[in-house]
Parts: sequence; structure tokens; C-alpha cells
Amino acid sequence: MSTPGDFKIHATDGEARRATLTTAHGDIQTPIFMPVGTQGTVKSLTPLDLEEMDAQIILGNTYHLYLRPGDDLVARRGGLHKFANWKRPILTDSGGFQVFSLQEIRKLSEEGVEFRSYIDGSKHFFSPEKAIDIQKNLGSDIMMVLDECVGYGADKDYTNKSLEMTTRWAKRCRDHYPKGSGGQIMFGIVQGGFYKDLREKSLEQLREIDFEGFAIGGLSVGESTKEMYDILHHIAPKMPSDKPRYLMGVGTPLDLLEGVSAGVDMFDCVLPSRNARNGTLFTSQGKINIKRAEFAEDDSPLDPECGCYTCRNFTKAYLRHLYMAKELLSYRLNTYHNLYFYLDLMKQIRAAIENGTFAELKAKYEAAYAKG
Ligand SMILES: CNc1nc2c(CC[C@H]3O[C@@H](OC)[C@@H]4OC(C)(C)O[C@@H]43)c3nc(N)[nH]c(=O)c3cc2[nH]1
Ligand SMILES: [Zn+2]
Repeated sequence: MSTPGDFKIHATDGEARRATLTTAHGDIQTPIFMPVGTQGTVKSLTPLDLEEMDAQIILGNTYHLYLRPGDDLVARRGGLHKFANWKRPILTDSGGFQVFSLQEIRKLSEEGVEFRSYIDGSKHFFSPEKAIDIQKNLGSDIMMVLDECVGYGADKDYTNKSLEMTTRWAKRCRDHYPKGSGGQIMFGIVQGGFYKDLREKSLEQLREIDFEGFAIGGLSVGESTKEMYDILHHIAPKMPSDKPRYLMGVGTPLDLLEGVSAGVDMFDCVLPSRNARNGTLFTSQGKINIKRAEFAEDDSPLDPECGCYTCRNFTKAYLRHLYMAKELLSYRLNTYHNLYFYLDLMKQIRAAIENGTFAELKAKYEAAYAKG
């Protein structure tokens, strides 16, 4: 009988790992990409669409769902799985990032963070315990601790003080929901900015606490790709090898490949769904923007190598027309394709690790995406 949090590694290829993570709503095959469903929905897609494209897990967000419709309202409806009719695993972020990135007006103290609602300006307070209580109400399979994601360029002294508070908050989150006290598992979040010694310090402090997994926070906050990869390759291989590693908010197709090569197992990013809105589509030959005039009478599919509903049923000419006409269907068909592309890339990565050809797969996409 497998327990939520069990993590079994089946194969490795360099630092890359092919594993299975057990949750209360089923097993997750890693490496994995997690579509972002901030408000309990992956914008414009139905649960059926997501199951068709084999999305194994989606993300929800404490900050947004607490403010609207209310985590208590969701709890009274049986939790987020029932409310959104999503039967597979859900991971919820703690809201730390949203408070620190979306809010100018906020007060940070040892106790927690005070902020104003972006909806009606009302005042709210998140303590580590409150952030966990909200995720308990939502019933997510994987909960994230409340942390401070310091901004790009934060100085070393501030970054150090912040990571120490984040560790104290992490401990309070774990004490508030001890391991095994329910079917939900909890990940710690490594901070430390762009200082390698502080990253190691954050990890050393967190590994003392009994988390079922560890995330790398504080990246994809405006740094260069080189700076991100530098920290990634420094800290990921040092994280507990017998537990899942989650790189938060990352990234492009090349970032996913780079992250896997550094030993990362889980990724989330708004890019595939956000880019769908502005017509930037990911294909096996690189990125294209569907609004370009060259596609006006192009009767070929978006991506000849893609098996998704959009590519099997529509031409570039029609997708361009929908985009130019600002039709709702444009957003839905573009999102469907972009997420399918990301999920299919992860499927190829899992197979490549199993048969020891990960380096070749990475080189193929680096060539196709070289032009950026
Ligand atoms: C884009 N770059 C980026 N995102 C980050 C996140 C948030 C990740 C969440 O925010 C949304 O992406 C913007 C996603 O949709 C929901 C569902 C809201 O959850 C995802 C982070 N979260 C926490 N707790 N701590 C971090 O240090 C952190 C760092 C990040 N860097
Ligand atoms: Zn497609």
C-alpha cells in the first residue's frame, strides 16, 4: 500500500530522474509540468480537455482562492477537487509569492504578512499557520509553506535575514500540520536569492524539517537565464535525492530541459497559457507568432509533429483569423495546443531518461529553440 509522499526513482540519466510521486488523488509520473489553474481553473480549458492531454496535476492558489470565493466556502462544497470537478492531484502555492509580488501595500513581521485584497482593498493577514489552514480547507494534495520570495537584486544581508525567517515559518507550517496527520503532503521552499552560500544555508536549515518534498523558490524573478541556471545547477543536485524537487514558476521549454538536467522533477509556469493569449505558440520547430501575415493563407497545421486537437483540426490560416478577430475560440485552441506541447515535451523527457537518450533530446530542442 503506497502512502502520500512516497517517491520512487525508476531510472536516472546523469542528474535527470524518472520517478513516481504518490498523492492522495493518485500517482504522478515525473519529470512533470503542472498547468497553472490559479483560481481553480486552467483558463479556457475544461477538466475533460486536461484529462485528454493527460495533465496529471494542476496548480491552485491560496491567495486568490482565499480572497475569492473564500477557502471556507470551498471547504463547505467539499474542497477544491469536488468544487472544480478535478479528480486528479492538486498542488496549491501558499500565496507568499503573490503577496510579495502583487502587493505594494503590505506589512511583513515575524508573525506573518499583512496585505490588502486586490479585489476590494480590504485588509488581511497571513501567518504561516493561516496559509496552511487555507490549504487544508482547499484539500490540495501538495501544500507549500508560507515563504518570502525576495526580489531580484536584494542585498545579501536582507536575503540572509529573510531566509532565516522563511525557515522559522517553514517550521511553524510543519508543526501546524505534522507529517502523516492527513492525506496532504507539504513541501519546504529553498530561498537564498542569488548567493550560493545562502542557498546552501537555506537548504541545510530546511532539510532538518521533515518535508515530503522541497521546492526551489526565488527564481524566475527577473534574473537572466544564465543567473537562473547558475543557481539551479548549484543547489538542485544538493537537495535530498530521495524526495521530489520542484522549481517554482519555471519556465520555457529550454528551462524545463535544463531543470531536468540539474535533477529537478516538477515545474509550473504561466507561460504556455499566458503566451496563448498573445498568439505565441510553441512548436517542435521553435516558437511562432500566429498573428504574422505570412500565415494568412497557410493551410498547414500549427505543428505537423503535434497530435493535439488544434493541430489535427485547424490550419494556421484559421487560427490567425481567430486571433485577429479576437474570438474566444482563439484563446481556447491556442491554450490547448501550448499546454499539450508542454505536457508532450515532459512525456518525451520521461521516455528519454528511461532509455538513456536525454542528452540527445535536449540537444534537439536547443537547436530548434536556439533563436530564442
Ligand atoms: C513566475 N516566477 C515565479 N513564480 C514563483 C512562485 C509562484 C508560483 C505560483 O505563482 C504563479 O506563477 C506566477 C503560479 O500560479 C499559481 C497557481 C498562483 O501558483 C504558481 C513562487 N511561490 C512561492 N511560494 N515562493 C517562491 O519563491 C516563488 C518563486 C516564483 N517565481
Ligand atoms: Zn498542437
